[in-house]
Amino acid sequence: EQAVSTGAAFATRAVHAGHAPDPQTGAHVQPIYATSTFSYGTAERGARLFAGEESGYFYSRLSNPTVRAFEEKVASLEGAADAVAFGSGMGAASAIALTFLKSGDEVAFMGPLYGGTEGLLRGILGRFGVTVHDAADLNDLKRVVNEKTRLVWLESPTNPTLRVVDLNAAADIAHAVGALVVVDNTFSTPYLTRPLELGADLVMHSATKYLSGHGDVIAGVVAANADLSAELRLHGLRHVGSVLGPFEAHLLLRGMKTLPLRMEAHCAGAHALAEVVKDHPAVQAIHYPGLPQHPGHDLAARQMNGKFGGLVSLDLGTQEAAWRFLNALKLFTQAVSLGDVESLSSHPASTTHQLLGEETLARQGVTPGLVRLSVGIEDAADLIGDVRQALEAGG
Ligand SMILES: C/C=C(/N=C/c1c(COP(=O)(O)O)cnc(C)c1O)C(=O)O
Repeated sequence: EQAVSTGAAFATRAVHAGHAPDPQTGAHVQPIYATSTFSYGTAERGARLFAGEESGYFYSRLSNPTVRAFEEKVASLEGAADAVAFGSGMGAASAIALTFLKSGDEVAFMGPLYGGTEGLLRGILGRFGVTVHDAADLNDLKRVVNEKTRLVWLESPTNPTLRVVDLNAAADIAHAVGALVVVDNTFSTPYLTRPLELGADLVMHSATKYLSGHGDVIAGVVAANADLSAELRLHGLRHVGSVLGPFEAHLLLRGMKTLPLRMEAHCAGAHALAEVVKDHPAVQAIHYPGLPQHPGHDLAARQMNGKFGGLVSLDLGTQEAAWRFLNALKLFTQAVSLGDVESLSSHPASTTHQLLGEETLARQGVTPGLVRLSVGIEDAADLIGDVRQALEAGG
C-alpha cells in the first residue's frame, strides 16, 4: 500500500507516492530489483499470471517492482489511475502511436512538437498509411479534425518556441470528433500543469528531462486511465517493448522527490533571466510565457498555475549571431536535452529540430536565430551574468 494517501499535497506525494518501506526488510528506499524474471512457483500459477487471472510479477518487460514504484509516483502526481514507463520519451510516443493508430487513421497536432515526435508522426506513421495534419491554431485544428482523426497530439509550452496551447479548448475539439488527446507534458511537468484535469486522455513525458532532473537517465512514461494504461502495457510493452530498467527507475524515483523544489528554482531563474534580457538590443525576440508580451501569457497564467516553466528561447536574428552567442556561453553547457539542474543551451534549427526541414521550420517559427535556454538551478545572477556577457560577445 502507498505510504501516503492520494489526498496528500503534491510535495508530499512527490516524496512518498509509489513506495513504502519494504515489507520484508524495512528498506526505506525502494530496492532496485535487478531481475529479468520472477519465479511463479507452480505451473498452475504461471498459467493464471499469463492469463491475467492473477496479478503478480513474472517478467520485467511487463512490470518490475522498482519500475512500478516510478509508475505509481507519476500516476499520483498527474492525478491518473495508472501510468506505464518506457525506455525513453520516444519509446513512450511510439508506444502510444502503435497502440492506438492503424492504417487509414489521421493524427492532428499543433506544431511545433519536439523534432523526434514530428518525425515519428510524419515519417514512420506516414509509411503505415496514417495521415498527419499540422494545425496552425485552434480554428485550424477544428477545420482539420474529422471522423478519421484518432489522436490529437499537443505540447504546451511547445518545444522550442514556447507557444502556449489551450489544452482544454483543444481537447473539446478533439472529443467532438471522438479523437483521443495526447498531451506531452515534458516542458510543464505536473507541478505546473495536469492535462488530465483539462481533458487530456493520455499524458506523456520524456522523463529524461524535469522528472529525472539530473541529466543522468533516459526514460519515458505515459499516465492515463486504467483502460488506456492496460492497452498501452499490453501493446506498448508486451508487443513493442521499449522497456525502462530498474536502475533507471531508481534514479527517477530519487529525482522526482525534489520535483517541486527544482521547478520553483527553474521557474524563478527563467523568469529573472527573461526580465533582464528581454530589452537587450541583440535580442530580436524573446519567447517566455511569463512575460506579459507573450501572446499566451494570460492563458499560461491560468493553465500553468501561475508559474511559467524553466525554458527561455531567444531570437538573435541570424544563425551566425546565435552560434556566436552559444559559443560564448560559459555556465550554460551547449548540449541538447533540457530540465537538468545544470543549465543547457542549444540551437534547435540545426540540432533537435533540424530534421523538420526549412519549410516546416519557417512555418513553425523555429528560426535560424533561435536559441533555446534550459535554465538550471544555479544562482540566477550567475546565469544572467553569463547570458549578458555572451550577448555582448555575440553582438
Ligand atoms: C534531445 C531531446 C530533446 N527532447 C526530447 C523530447 C522527447 C523525446 O524524449 P527522449 O529524448 O526520447 O527521452 C519527447 N517530448 C519532448 C517534448 C521532448 O523535448 C530536446 O528537445 O533537447
